[in-house]
Amino acid sequence: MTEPVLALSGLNKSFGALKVTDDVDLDLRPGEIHALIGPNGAGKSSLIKLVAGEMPADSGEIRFAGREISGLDQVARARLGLTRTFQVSSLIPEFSVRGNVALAAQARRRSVFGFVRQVAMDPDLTGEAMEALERVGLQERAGIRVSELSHGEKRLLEIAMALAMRPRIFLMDEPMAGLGQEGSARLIGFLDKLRTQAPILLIEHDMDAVFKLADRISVLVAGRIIARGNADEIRNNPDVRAAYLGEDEA
Ligand SMILES: Nc1ncnc2c1ncn2[C@@H]1O[C@H](COP(=O)(O)OP(=O)(O)OP(=O)(O)O)[C@@H](O)[C@H]1O
Repeated sequence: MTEPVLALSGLNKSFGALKVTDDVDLDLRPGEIHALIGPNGAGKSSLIKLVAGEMPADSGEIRFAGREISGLDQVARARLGLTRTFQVSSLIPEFSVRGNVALAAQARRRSVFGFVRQVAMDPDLTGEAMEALERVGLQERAGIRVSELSHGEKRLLEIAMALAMRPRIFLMDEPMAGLGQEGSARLIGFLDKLRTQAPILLIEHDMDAVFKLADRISVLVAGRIIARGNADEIRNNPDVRAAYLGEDEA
C-alpha cells in the first residue's frame, strides 16, 4: 500500500476535563480525499488545529512526509508543506483579490526560501496569483477589492490562496459552507480534480459533497473515531446513522 503523506496515531487533546481528541488514528494517502464528519462540537476543527500546529497535542504521534512532526511549530510545519486552507476571516478586505493571493504566494516563499520581495514589485508573485485565480475561475475579479466579492467568491479566493501555498496536503475546514447550489457543484468538481495535486483532508457538513468526493470517511463523535469506510459503508452504518446521519435524515 502507498505510504500515507500524513499519519496520526494515538492522538489526544483535552481542554480541562473535556477530551476533544481521544486516541485518534487517521491517515491521508496520496491522491485521496479523506472526509472527517461528525456532529457539532465533535472535535473536527480541533483535530485540524493539532495537525497544522496551531495548538499542541497532549500525546500521540503526527507523521508527515515520512517524519515525526509533533514537536514542530506551525511555521516549521508550513515550511514542510503543511498548512490549512485560509478562512474568510483571514482575508484582507481592503486589498485586491490578486493582492491577497500574492500574499499567500509570498508567505510560501518566505517559509521555503527565507526571503521575500515586496508583493507589488514582484512580477513572479503576481503571475502565480493570476494562475491560482484562473484555476478557481476568479481571474476576472482579480483587480477588485476583496470586500466587493460575494461570500461564495470569497470561499473560492480561500482555495486560490491555498493553491498559491502549494501545500503537500490540503486541510480544508468546511469549504462548502455558505456556497449556493451552483457554487457547491462547481467546488465539488474542482476538488475532485485537485486531489491529484495533493490529497485533501476534508471537514464538511454537506453530506452530498462528502458522499460524492470522499474515498474514505471517518466519523468523529465526542473526540473519538467511531467508524471509517467508503460512502456506502458509512451511509449504511447503524452507529453512524444513530450518532450523526440520523440528525439530518430523521
Ligand atoms: N480553546 C478551547 N478551549 C476550551 N474548549 C475548546 C477550545 N476549542 C474548542 N473547544 C471545545 O472543544 C469541543 C470541540 O470543538 P471543535 O470546534 O473542534 O468541534 P467541531 O467538530 O469542529 O464543531 P463544529 O462542527 O461545530 O465546527 C467543543 O466542545 C468546543 O467548545
